[in-house]
Amino acid sequence: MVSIDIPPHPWWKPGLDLHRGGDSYAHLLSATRGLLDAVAGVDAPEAVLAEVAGEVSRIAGRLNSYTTSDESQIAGTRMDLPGRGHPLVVPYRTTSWTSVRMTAEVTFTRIHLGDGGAVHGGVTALLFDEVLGRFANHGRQPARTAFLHVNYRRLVPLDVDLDILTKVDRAEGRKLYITAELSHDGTVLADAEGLFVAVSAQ
Ligand SMILES: CCCCCCCC/C=C\CCCCCCCC(=O)SCCNC(=O)CCNC(=O)[C@H](O)C(C)(C)COP(=O)(O)OP(=O)(O)OC[C@H]1O[C@@H](n2cnc3c(N)ncnc32)[C@H](O)[C@@H]1OP(=O)(O)O
Repeated sequence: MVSIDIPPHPWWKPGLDLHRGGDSYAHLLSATRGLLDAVAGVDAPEAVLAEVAGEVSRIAGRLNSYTTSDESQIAGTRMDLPGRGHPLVVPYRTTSWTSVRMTAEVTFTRIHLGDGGAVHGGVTALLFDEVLGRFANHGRQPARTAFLHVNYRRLVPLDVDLDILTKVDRAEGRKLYITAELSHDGTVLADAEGLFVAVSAQ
């Protein structure tokens, strides 16, 4: 992954170590995403499913004994990893960042499949809220999504590298309007406009 100097998020604790968990957390995240893809695509005998369910429950129980506060969790703060290192966030990879323009790449996988071989529309909206929301916050005052308008222009494929372009459109007082496009080989598959309203720091 390209190393990019991303400005801090306003809700991070000062001095937060953004590499907590090191390579081991990166491997755990990658293995977890692999597990989700495997579950999403599985059709196995019940005995196999029962055995695997037991193993997964045992592993979850082991991690649960280390559950921490949301301010101290690793997930969401590993900017060096796809999707900020959060297992639920679509694993986009930031490729460039200025205060008004951000580019990223994303490859959807089996867990993101809706039907008809295409990505679920809610997952596309999740991706847009994430990239717009992140861009609305890092290096700025904290802000929340007031609205998110998504245009679904083409089916979004799995297992293909796609491009994301995010831009600040305009600022009006506390309101920041941000747009984004998801494209493949120059063809726009979906685009979005979001309004983000700055809020007081908590
Ligand atoms: C160690 C840490 C570990 C944690 C990991 C952290 C890692 C961090 C890294 C990266 C983070 C990136 C993550 C992405 C996050 C994505 C962002 C989200 O999903 S946020 C959640 C979804 N959104 C909500 O839940 C908002 C709920 N709504 C509200 O809170 C309020 O409604 C809010 C703040 C949006 C506005 O409320 P008001 O009271 O502050 O302001 P009012 O006066 O209502 O509006 C201000 C202006 O905005 C307009 N406005 C508000 N809502 C509007 C709307 N829906 N449509 C049009 N205009 C609207 C109004 O008309 C007004 O405009 P006029 O100033 O008069 O010109």
